[in-house]
Amino acid sequence: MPDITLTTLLEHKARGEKITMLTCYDATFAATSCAAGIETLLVGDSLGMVLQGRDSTLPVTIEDVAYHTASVKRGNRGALIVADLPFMATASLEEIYRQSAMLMRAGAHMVKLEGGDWLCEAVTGLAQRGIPACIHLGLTPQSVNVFGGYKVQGRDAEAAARLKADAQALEQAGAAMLLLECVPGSLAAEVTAAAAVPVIGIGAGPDTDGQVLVLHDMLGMSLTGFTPKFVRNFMPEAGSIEGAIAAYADAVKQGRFPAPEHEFKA
Ligand SMILES: Nc1nc(=O)c2c([nH]1)NC[C@@H]1CN(c3ccc(C(=O)N[C@@H](CCC(=O)O)C(=O)O)cc3)CN21
Ligand SMILES: CC(C)C(=O)C(=O)O
Ligand SMILES: [Mg+2]
Repeated sequence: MPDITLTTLLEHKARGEKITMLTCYDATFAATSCAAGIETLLVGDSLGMVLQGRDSTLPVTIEDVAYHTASVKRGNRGALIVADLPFMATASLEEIYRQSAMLMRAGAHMVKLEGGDWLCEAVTGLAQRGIPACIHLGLTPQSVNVFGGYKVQGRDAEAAARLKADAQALEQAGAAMLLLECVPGSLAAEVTAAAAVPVIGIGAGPDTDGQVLVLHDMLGMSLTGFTPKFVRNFMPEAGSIEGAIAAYADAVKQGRFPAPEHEFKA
């Protein structure tokens, strides 16, 4: 078991102590991030974009995520490792179980799935089989072609109500954690207040229980030149990679990141 467990994260939530999460794809960054105070490492399918140079996360395979999860595990020094199920892993319950098992065997402590209340049966089944699940709601990048772009979600009253109902149903089904991406800060605050499980945000304002960013983004590295509004580059003030990651962890813990300019309004 890692030093940071679901129990630690629940204690953080109860105390109002912010949870730090950062994406991670290899052993050296895992060790460096742990030394810099990152509590949860996300082996994100964003690896398709930042490591492989693809224009979406859709081409990423379970073999890709498992390979990077195994690398992160070797460098990990006590963080909780969460790994993304890739595009179409949710094609069936059998696929979800098979691919989740691959990630857990590679060293993940929790798997993350993009979706809504239609994942309730999977979430319950995973928990029964020993696999905690984090559900990614809001802007789910694997659905970029359905959304017609990377757009803020949950802006109108109907979409906000649906997201709140999804969060509640998934928690009821046994979800261990929720992650909200690119939703209005007010909606994220409501979901977080109503949830008993930790809620992590990215582009979801300051009121979630924790924050995540893509590693390359917070180091100021971009393949395309475009950086989403919710990103802050921590390199200029820190001057070193470990310093930048420590500055990010500290800013999250102190509630100094995200700031109002990183937040979307309804
Ligand atoms: N490097 C990287 N960082 C990420 O955060 C990230 C990835 N890659 N790949 C997968 C998804 C894609 N993400 C994105 C990409 C673009 C926007 C974006 O263009 N956001 C607009 C908001 C548009 C609106 O107002 O609806 C912005 O202004 O930031 C957001 C999230 C987040 N994820
Ligand atoms: C941006 C985070 C939440 C993610 O899912 C990823 O890195 O793949
Ligand atoms: Mg992802």
